[in-house]
Amino acid sequence: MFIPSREVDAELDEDAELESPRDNFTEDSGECSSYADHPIKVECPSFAIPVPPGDGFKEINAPTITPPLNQPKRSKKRHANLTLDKMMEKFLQQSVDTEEKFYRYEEQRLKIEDKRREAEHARELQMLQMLGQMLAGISSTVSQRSQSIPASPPQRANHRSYGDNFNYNAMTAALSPPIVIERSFSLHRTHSLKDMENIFQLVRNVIPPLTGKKHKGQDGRIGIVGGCQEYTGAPYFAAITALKVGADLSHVFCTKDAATVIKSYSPELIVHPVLDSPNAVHEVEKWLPRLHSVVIGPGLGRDEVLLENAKGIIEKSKVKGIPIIIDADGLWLISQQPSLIQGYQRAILTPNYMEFSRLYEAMLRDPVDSSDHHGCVLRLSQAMGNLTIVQKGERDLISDGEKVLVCSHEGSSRRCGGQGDLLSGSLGVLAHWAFLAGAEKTNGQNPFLVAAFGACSLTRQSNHQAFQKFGRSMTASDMVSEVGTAFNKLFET
Ligand SMILES: NC(=O)C1=CN([C@@H]2O[C@H](COP(=O)(O)OP(=O)(O)OC[C@H]3O[C@@H](n4cnc5c(N)ncnc54)[C@H](OP(=O)(O)O)[C@@H]3O)[C@@H](O)[C@H]2O)[C@@H](O)CC1
Ligand SMILES: Nc1ncnc2c1ncn2[C@@H]1O[C@H](COP(=O)(O)OP(=O)(O)OP(=O)(O)O)[C@@H](O)[C@H]1O
Repeated sequence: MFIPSREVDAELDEDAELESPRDNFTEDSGECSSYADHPIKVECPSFAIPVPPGDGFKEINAPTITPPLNQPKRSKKRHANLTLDKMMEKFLQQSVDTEEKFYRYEEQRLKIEDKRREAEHARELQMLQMLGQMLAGISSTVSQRSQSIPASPPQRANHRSYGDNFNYNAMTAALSPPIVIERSFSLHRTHSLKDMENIFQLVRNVIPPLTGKKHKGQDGRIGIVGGCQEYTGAPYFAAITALKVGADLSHVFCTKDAATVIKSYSPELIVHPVLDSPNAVHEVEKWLPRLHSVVIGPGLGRDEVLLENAKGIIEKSKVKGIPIIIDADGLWLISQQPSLIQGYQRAILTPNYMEFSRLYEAMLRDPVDSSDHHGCVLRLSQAMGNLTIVQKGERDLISDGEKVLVCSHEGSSRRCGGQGDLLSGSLGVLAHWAFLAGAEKTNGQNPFLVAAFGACSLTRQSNHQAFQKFGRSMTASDMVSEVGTAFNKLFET
């Protein structure tokens, strides 16, 4: 698929590290980035190149001939011409020789350079194969362990655990292999179209194929926790978007009075009126083994009881190792109690600017530095224990505390409410797919970063398409109608 450069913009900030052109070549999916990334090195040959006739004439070492004194003028002139011709000829010959020498030298240099590149490429391939074998070995060890080891809560504060390529619903998070992938992203400060296309390709890699062999539910069962008397639209937007992206089933866990309203928007949604019931956590927990990811917060509101129930659901989901997306009022809860999610690397937080500022101040005890957005998102992710943060805005900044990925895919200038709900719903699905696919399919990159980039691009593309049709009257529902075609345009080509 060809995506015009003005439409897509992605970069990874390597935390002030300057990468050499060699890094670019070796780490970025084995492909060279743009020519502009590789300045041409000018090397001089070790011998002198003669200067053309004129200034450098004397340096040619031509024989000096003294003409006899009594010769007629005419013949003297002819003789002088003859000498000059010979000297010219000699000079030209020398020139040709030197030029040939120069090209021979250059040819040799290029051959050596080619060999060096080939060797480097071969090394890379070998390393990739080894990595593939390691991952295959790990997942087979894990499946063997799953039959014998009982479940226990996750302990992985210092480990990257997104590389698990297995059915995490059938197992607990504790069984995940502690895969440590350093410098997982290798895209560059200066980013070429190829880099951007690479990220889109990684998103495509994690999308499960549509086949006749699957049963309902296999492509995703997503839970949305939110929806109260005031806010019924937000959980609906998130849940319906999850379905439109490709999840098979979408559950909404909301308050009793929101349930009928949400249900009436769409017969496709499964709605549980449990969130304000006395045993809300237990009611949701019953469903957790059947859910692939949960989105906590759209339309949750700030009622103390509901926030307390959301807290209980987060804790239960963590124990089961389920990817958790936290948005809207879920982020309010986290800014009050960051330890609730801190260090759980299967969580993705999706703050808008306001929510980001609240979280940042709660965690870093400093106001956001508006001159360093990249640094802020990186620091917040680190402070939260390297979970994935998506700071939404004119450009979405995505970080796992190691890298910052920027999505500035073209959207529109229309900022109606509900767009963030589309993002969190789509992220619910993509996070599940990317996590299931594992680091193998994401080329060793953090699957949650890849999922977040996919969801941001998709939301912005849906916004763009809807705005083309409706302009200022565009609403979140119009965006929902565009999700399918936007998805096809970005990922199904
Ligand atoms: N149809 C529905 O049911 C919908 C329901 N929704 C649900 O509503 C609930 C509350 O969500 P929320 O975003 O309004 O609450 P919160 O974060 O307290 O913001 C409060 C104030 O912060 C500011 N502000 C906000 N964004 C900003 C920004 N980017 N940059 C700068 N400032 C920004 C702004 O302040 P103001 O401009 O008014 O001064 C705003 O008024 C939540 O559950 C959500 O899911 C929505 O999903 C929409 C569709
Ligand atoms: N200025 C902007 N230009 C382009 N896209 C934007 C801009 N601001 C936000 N977006 C996009 O809109 C989507 C939602 O972001 P937004 O900041 O509206 O979230 P939110 O406030 O949480 O939404 P909600 O109304 O659902 O609560 C994101 O995908 C983001 O990329």
